Amino acid sequence: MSFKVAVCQLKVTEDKKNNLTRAGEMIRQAAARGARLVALPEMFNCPYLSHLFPRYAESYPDGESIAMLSAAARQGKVYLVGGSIPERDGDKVFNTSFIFGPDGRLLGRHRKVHLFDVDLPGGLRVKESSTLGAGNQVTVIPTEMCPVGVAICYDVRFPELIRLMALKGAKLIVIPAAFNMTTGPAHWELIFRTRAVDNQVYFIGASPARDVRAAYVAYGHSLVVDPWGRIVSGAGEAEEVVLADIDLDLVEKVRQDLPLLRHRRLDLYSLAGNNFNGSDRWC
Ligand SMILES: O=C(O)CCC(=O)C(=O)O
Repeated sequence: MSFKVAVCQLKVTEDKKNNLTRAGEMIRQAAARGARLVALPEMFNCPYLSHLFPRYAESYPDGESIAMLSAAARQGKVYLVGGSIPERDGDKVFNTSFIFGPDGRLLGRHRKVHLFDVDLPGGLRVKESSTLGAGNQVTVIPTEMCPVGVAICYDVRFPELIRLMALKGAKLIVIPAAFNMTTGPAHWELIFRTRAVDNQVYFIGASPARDVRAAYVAYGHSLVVDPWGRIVSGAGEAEEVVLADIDLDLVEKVRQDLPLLRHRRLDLYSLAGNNFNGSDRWC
C-alpha cells in the first residue's frame, strides 16, 4: 500500500494572519496534488523566538490557528500534522502539534517533550524553558494508512523516544522542526537518516523556509527519508511544497530483510515507556 505525503516549507513571518493564510494555501496546494497527509513546520504561526511564544499563544479549541488547521484538513480531506504553535493551557504555554483527520476532527496533540535549552558555539542561545512547559507523552496517532508518530524538532535527537514510537507501531514519523544554521548543516540529514535506518520507518522533517533577515534563521531542507535511509524527496532553502510517496510494503520488506527490531537483546537491555497518546498497537 502506498500514499502521497506533502511537506509545506512555509516562510514564517512576524505577521500571524499572513502565516495562517499562506499555510492554508500551501495545504490546499498539497491536497490538490494528491497528498493524503500534509505536514507543516514547527512554530509555523510565529517567529521561533522564546520570548514571543506567550504573545502568539492560543488555546484549544478556539484559537484561530487551530480553527484554520481543522478547516484546511476538512476542506482538503487530508490528515494534517499542523506543525506546531504556542499553545496556552491555564498559566502554561507549550510547543504543541495539533493533528487533524480528513473530517477536520482533532485526532491528537503532541506537546514537545524535550525543550531546546542550548548555548552553542557561534553564539546561538535558545532557552525554550524560559517561556514553555514540557509535554510528557509519546505520541502515535492511528490513521487509515498506518500509525503515525509525531514529535517536535529537538525531540528527534532522543533515540529512546523515537524507538518507543516504532515499538508502538509507527511506520511513519513526522517531525515539525526548525533547525538553525549551526546545527542544520551539521546534523539535520544525519539525524533523520539515522533514526529512519535504526527504526526502519519513514521520516518527514518539516522546516520553515530560510529567511536570512530573521532573528533565528531556519535551515530549510525539509525532507522525506525512507526506511533504508534514502532521502526520497527534499526541499531547498526557499518556500515550497514537497511531495513524496510512502510505500508501506517497503517498511515490511526492510524489516524482513534486516530484522533489527526482532534482533534486539531484550535480555540485556530494555526500554520502558509510560505515557502514550493514541493507539495501542505494538509491532
Ligand atoms: O536540535 C537542534 O539542532 C535544533 C532544535 C530546535 O531548533 C528546536 O527544538 O526547536
